[in-house]
Amino acid sequence: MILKLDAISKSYKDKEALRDFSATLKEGVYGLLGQNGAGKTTLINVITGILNPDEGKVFFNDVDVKKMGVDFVSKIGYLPQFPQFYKNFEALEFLRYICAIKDVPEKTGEKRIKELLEMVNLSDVADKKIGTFSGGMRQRLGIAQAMVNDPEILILDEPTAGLDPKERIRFRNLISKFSKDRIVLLATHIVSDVEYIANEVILLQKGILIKQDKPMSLIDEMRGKVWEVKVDTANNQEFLDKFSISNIVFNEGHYSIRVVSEQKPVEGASSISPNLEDVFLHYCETGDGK
Ligand SMILES: Nc1ncnc2c1ncn2[C@@H]1O[C@H](COP(=O)(O)OP(=O)(O)OP(=O)(O)O)[C@@H](O)[C@H]1O
Repeated sequence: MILKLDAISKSYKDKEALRDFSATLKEGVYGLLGQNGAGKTTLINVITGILNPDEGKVFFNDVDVKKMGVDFVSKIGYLPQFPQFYKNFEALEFLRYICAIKDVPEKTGEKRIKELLEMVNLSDVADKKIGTFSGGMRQRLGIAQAMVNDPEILILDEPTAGLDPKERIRFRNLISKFSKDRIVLLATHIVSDVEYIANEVILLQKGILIKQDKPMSLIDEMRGKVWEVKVDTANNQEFLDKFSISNIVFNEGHYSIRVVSEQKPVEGASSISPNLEDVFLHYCETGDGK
């Protein structure tokens, strides 16, 4: 299974959201990482056919998806960034409705709905109206509806918005299991969402593909570029402004500042092991797309 994004460009009037974006996705989990405005949602909208690109094409197994039409759409499961629900629907009713829209046979659908409600921990509230759900519960229902047709390609835009830490772990496990023999694309600006589950990370900055690689390879490239600096006060604005800071921790009377820098930032800084957060900061920190 191959999803090929070939030289995609898209602008909104004079705002360029994607420029000559190319990537090839095979079975596995892909983390699409970029800051707010980097172009993640635009890319997803192009893949799902919601938006037409100005340039470029999307191919599934070497066939132009525009030529596949509904055949391609039926292979996709999609959670938008801001999913809308009918508040008067009960969760179960809503999932049945999505099954009907997606042409899932009734028997298959009922089985799938039951499994998914279990997986997203909503079985107990299946007969409750969505209007009474918390943000996290709605998000989990959104994840379930995206998977109801057992899609070959699952695309989730900011999937963990509103989920508590326990639910995030549950979500990761669900995706890890689901991704076998499927393409899963997770768009987020939260690095920890994809750190442990992505086979590959796609870094997007201002509509341009910066990197596509395995998380470990990206982390390895950062060796020697991440430093720990201990200072008595973190109010050293000049220092904070001058360097890319990935974390500040107060510990035993001093601040430990995690700095991403090609060179040793100050005398006394010690080199430490990089992580994916550092990678993101290094490549994407100025990527607000504005
Ligand atoms: N309908 C639109 N009209 C004009 N500009 C738009 C439109 N949609 C998006 N943009 C702009 O295009 C750029 C990319 O936006 P996009 O929503 O794809 O980014 P994103 O990475 O998904 O951001 P976020 O994480 O905030 O959702 C941004 O600068 C955004 O302001």
